Amino acid sequence: MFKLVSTAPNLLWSHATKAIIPIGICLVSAAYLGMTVHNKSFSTDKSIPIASLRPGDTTHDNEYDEDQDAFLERCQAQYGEVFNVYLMNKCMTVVSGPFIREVFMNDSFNSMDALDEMTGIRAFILSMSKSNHEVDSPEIHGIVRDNITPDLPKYTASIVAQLEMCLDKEMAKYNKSEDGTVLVEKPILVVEEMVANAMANVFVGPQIAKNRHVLDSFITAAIDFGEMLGGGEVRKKSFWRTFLDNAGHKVMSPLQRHVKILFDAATPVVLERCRLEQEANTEGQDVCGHLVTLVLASVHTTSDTSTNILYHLAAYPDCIDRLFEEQQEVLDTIQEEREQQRQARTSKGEPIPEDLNPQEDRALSATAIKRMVHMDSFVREMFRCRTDRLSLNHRSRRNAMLSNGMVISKGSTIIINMKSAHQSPTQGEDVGKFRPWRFVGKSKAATKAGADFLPFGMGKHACPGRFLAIQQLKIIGALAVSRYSKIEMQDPSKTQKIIRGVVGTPCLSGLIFTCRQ
Ligand code: HEM
Repeated sequence: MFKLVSTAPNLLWSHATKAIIPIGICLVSAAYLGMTVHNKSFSTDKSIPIASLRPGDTTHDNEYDEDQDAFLERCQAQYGEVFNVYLMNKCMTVVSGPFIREVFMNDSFNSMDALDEMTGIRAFILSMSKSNHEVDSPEIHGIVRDNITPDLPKYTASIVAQLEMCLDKEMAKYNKSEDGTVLVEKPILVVEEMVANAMANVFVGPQIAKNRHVLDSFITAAIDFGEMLGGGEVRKKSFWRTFLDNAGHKVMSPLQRHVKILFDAATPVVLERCRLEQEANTEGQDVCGHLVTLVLASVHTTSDTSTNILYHLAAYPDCIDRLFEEQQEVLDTIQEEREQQRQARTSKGEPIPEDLNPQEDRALSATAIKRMVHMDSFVREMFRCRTDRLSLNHRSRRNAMLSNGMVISKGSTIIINMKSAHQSPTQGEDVGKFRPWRFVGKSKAATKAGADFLPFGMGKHACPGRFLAIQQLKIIGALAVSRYSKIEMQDPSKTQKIIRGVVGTPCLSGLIFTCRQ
């Protein structure tokens, strides 16, 4: 069915919080009032403690935003692993440590329900598909799992070629100064172009990926989507705003424009491939709908994280040399191995097959990328340090009990304490610090999702695109260290803010690249 794929090689405050707190009850303290109103939506289990509010605060948002780590440390010390907070216009139960796994492994808790409640995302996704309106459709997950991930080694050469070609083309637009440095004020623009091209080649094949409208659609779909969902306010949208937006999305989805662009570009190709006009018209539209959903899940997340790799290379300059050395060592070894294979064939009088072409000896092959264990550790450590401290909300579809006996009642929301997962003592020493080689020599690949590594979720809904994403991140890192001997922040005062910023943080500094001689 998914022919196009299978044939192709932070945040503003919502003022609603204030609005829903009844005006005029000024005899009651704001803190007490806050908790009384919010309690209505907490899980009905009264044994779950509610985190206290600071004097003068009506929600936990201020305390959380000021210092996420300190807030969570205080709550965990006072209340243990499971406690209630009022954050982002929601009453939520924070689940930490050993109980995190129970949330991901229990079908009673659903992350899509929670995301939909906050953003109305489901109405968007359903509006893009003509035929399949199943709420829990596993179709898109299956498309990535069955059509992309198993064939990743086959796509690698074309992904590397696209990333390399776009990096050179985009960097050539900037002036090189006499000392060999290049200032790029918005590195995300370079990376977006690279990732969109690489993703388009995988998702729709080289023919359609050449279409500029399609590429622009890949880059802007996530921006359109974010803006429609309320821009930077997504996380803190009020109940009424979400309700009205959801109603609007059902009748009018701006993402239809992206479906149409893809449909127009893809139809001739689909027709040629299917030789059935009827099939192209019905299935083709749905394929494009699925594609836009995939684009939303993949391009911005991967571009943003890839850009952050460049920022991390600037923040930890010694890593560039080690990563470059590793790359040379890996390529030297592969070159030697291939030479030995050629000699063995020659000595037996056998022909040298095309895939042992000496010109490909130093290519960034899937094998070479897999062997770059320092790059893999660097990427995993960046994810470990960078995630929002509370994230991955789940909504409870029925009353569900955790192993400590606490009941998360139907309709209530859980939020995962990522700090407790990513900074637990099991992560090794200096858990609060970026230690790039933390995972070298351990069986902890960057693609390995689990209760100790949650940027891609875990369990049956864990991101199926993480294998493609990590491969692209490692290739972009490898290309950066092979082309540039130094990457510096244009504004070093922003370093900590940038590397700690979560996905979607605006660009706070340019980068200065020093080309290798
Ligand atoms: C750095 C890049 C990426 C990050 C950080 C990321 C993160 C995530 C997260 C946190 C989830 C939710 C998991 C859960 O609910 O437990 C998810 C789901 C998903 N992602 Fe990714 N993702 C990335 C790239 C991609 C790519 C490249 C693709 C496609 C090729 C993709 C496709 C999907 C799909 C289809 C789902 C829905 C899975 C389901 O509900 O069963 N993602 N991703």
